[in-house]
Amino acid sequence: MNAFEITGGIKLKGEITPQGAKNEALQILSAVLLTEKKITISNIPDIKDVNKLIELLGDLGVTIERINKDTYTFEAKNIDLNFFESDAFKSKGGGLRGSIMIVGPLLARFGKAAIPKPGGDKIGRRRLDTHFIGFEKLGAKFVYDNKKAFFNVDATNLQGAYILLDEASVTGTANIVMAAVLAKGTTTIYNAACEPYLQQLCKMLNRMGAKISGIGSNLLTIEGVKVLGGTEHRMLPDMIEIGSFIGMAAMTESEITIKNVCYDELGVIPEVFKKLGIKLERRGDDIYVPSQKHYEIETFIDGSILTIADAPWPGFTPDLLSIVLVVATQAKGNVLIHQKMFESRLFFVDKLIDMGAQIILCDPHRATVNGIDKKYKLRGISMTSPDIRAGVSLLIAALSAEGKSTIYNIEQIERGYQDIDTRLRALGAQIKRVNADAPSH
Ligand SMILES: CC(=O)N[C@H]1[C@@H](OP(=O)(O)OP(=O)(O)OC[C@H]2O[C@@H](n3ccc(=O)[nH]c3=O)[C@H](O)[C@@H]2O)O[C@H](CO)[C@@H](O)[C@@H]1O
Ligand SMILES: C=C(OP(=O)(O)O)C(=O)O
Repeated sequence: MNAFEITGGIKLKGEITPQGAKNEALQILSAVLLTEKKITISNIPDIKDVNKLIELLGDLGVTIERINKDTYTFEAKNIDLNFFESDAFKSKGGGLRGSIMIVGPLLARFGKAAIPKPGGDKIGRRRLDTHFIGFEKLGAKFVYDNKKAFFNVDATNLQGAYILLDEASVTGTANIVMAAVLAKGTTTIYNAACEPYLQQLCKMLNRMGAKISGIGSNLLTIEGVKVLGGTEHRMLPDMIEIGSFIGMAAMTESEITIKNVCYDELGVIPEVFKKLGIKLERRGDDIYVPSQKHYEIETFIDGSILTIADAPWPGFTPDLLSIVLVVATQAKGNVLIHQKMFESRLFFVDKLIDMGAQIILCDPHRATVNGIDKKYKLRGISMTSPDIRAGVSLLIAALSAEGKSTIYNIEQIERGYQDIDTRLRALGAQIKRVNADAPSH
């Protein structure tokens, strides 16, 4: 297993370009199964989760060609549905969260699909009801084999329907949209998630010949079509990486320009960092973060303590709350971090407390951060990365801390951040990859 050794307290400087969006990539790659025609996808991030899904598509029979570092073509002409029965499918399909999104397209095109219970971060309960209730509404039948932790779904003829989602699930909406585009008649999805990932997916499907309206809203109308064709698609820059870099710049007092961010697609993300007092400027399509020693958290208008909470889009994404939390530890002022969606995503604060941060974990969903205004630096420690975003938050804490830190289990970080050590070294960070397992206690 690999670990990062970081010598902290060094100011970084320079330009960094965000990778393509991980969560968009997982949707877009699944959508190649909807057509036998060629699809060209660019700005694909070279990260573990995405590479696992590409490998899974190859195992299913998709012809894949790598054109250059971030561009591939896919042709799903000869799909091998027997692969569902193999042990390889059981282990690979369960290896990431995003694999669940092959179900909708396979169901739409071949009338059947299967998937082992998908993986992803252990950040609380991650139910899939929205996905399967949606498929049922379209006329599919599903069986969950509890012993094998395996879902089987069948439908000879999907029929458009009105579907009111029980929650605005991101991957659930994507899955149902991909099933509905080839269903007979009209499907209406209300309480749909509308993250940029989904907007991108729907735009790509329309370019393939689908008829989806309401893109960007929580009411999608889909007129089923008989067949979809090929297209080209380019992934947006990863908004979670962009937010992570803003936080990193503030914590390490660094002057950083984040290049080509597609600013108009970032929603409230820049505003939330500004509420922490962080200065940042839009320069063309870049974000410039000046070196800043102090930043002060705003209060609400009535003077009460600011709350930063997650919500489905256009609310603030839960995937950036851990970053906001770590950045607040060095701000002036207090903030309540309220992670409404996931109940186990804030437990990593015990590591920040070990580093000297002042945080009270009120309950599994809420943490109060007492920002110390850089009165002292966090101190480097050894720690294990529990999930992808906590992992990057700990990395940011380590870069700002005094002394040496070791982060174990960096596979978690590398699920979603491409060549992160190399890219940070280019900004001047002292970060080394070593072969080491977390010590057992
Ligand atoms: C591969 C992928 O794309 N993963 C993302 C996707 O996961 P994923 O699609 O798995 O997440 P969901 O949107 O289904 O739900 C996330 C969690 O929030 C809860 N929930 C959801 C909607 C809602 O209105 N109320 C509510 O409480 C769900 O019960 C669940 O616990 O979306 C999450 C929420 O943005 C992100 O954290 C993940 O990075
Ligand atoms: C939770 C995340 O990913 P996944 O849904 O793949 O576990 C994330 O990207 O922050």
